[in-house]
Amino acid sequence: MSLTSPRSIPNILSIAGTDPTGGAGIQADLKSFAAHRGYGMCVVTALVAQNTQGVREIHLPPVSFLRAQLDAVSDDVALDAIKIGMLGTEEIISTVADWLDTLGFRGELPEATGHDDAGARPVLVLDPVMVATSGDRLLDAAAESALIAFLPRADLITPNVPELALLAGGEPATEPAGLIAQARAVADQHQVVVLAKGGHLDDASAQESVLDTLVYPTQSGERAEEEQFRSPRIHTQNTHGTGCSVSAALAALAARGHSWSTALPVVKDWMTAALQDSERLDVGQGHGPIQHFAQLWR
Ligand SMILES: Nc1ncnc2c1ncn2[C@@H]1O[C@H](COP(=O)(O)OP(=O)(O)O)[C@@H](O)[C@H]1O
Ligand SMILES: Cc1ncc(COP(=O)(O)O)c(N)n1
Repeated sequence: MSLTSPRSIPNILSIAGTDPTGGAGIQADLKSFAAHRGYGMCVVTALVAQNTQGVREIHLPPVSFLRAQLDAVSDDVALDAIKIGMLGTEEIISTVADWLDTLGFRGELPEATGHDDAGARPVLVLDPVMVATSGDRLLDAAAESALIAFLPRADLITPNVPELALLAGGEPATEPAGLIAQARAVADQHQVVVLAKGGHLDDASAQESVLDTLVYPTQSGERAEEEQFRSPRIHTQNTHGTGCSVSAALAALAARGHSWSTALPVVKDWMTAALQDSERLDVGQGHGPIQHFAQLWR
């Protein structure tokens, strides 16, 4: 997958909720875009009163205002990539879906591995945010089926272990084989590339390393394709916003012409450094943020 005419600095939009402590959501996405040499923009879906310890309150601006923000960006700026995070409610999901359709996205895509047929429409990465690291819900239970119906619009989805279980309709996986089987089911059913993130796995194989697997949807007559990427597990509490940051980084690298397969090792090396260097930050008393600029400030 590549854009037809990549700008030297790509324009990348995050559509997500906020984290006033700067570690997750929109704030993490913007840092992640910058760390990967993209011009970051953002449209807020939800204002979240949260910190490194948990979520206190969520304020949802009217969806007419969400649409006004989306139109203000797309009426003026050519987008190379979009990263979607917290959507929150069914109403927000359908507002974003309607806006995407004006950009040339359709609910069903004939080709799922890279959309070479889709001309210059932006690459779309969806992080199906449902529950924060703290355990607080960020998506209404009633909106889960709307989120599942939204999946085929994305080029890549990046669920963690509990999110993938919900999308696949099963129990959370406890080892890689179970996780990959669920990702295969979701990829084939919705014809979307799935990055199955293994950060939450706790089996013997997950003690010293973290496994992330790219699972490509099976086209009729084609062999199933999966690619596994391991990186060292960093033993730290500072994992607030890792999922947001990884999906944003992948959107930025895709906008610069990377395939998922070439982007993911770059992103994992960057995440390893960002988790290691998080110890230099002194932000909050719970799950602290990662250090997005570890490599830049070295
Ligand atoms: N302790 C860790 N050490 C190294 N990489 C990690 C660690 N925790 C998470 N990651 C990486 O961060 C990303 C997000 O992981 P995960 O925890 O599975 O999702 P989420 O943050 O959405 O809950 C993945 O690419 C994963 O490999
Ligand atoms: C607004 C917002 N979006 C997403 C997350 C999930 O964060 P994590 O990457 O730690 O699961 C969050 N805590 N807040």
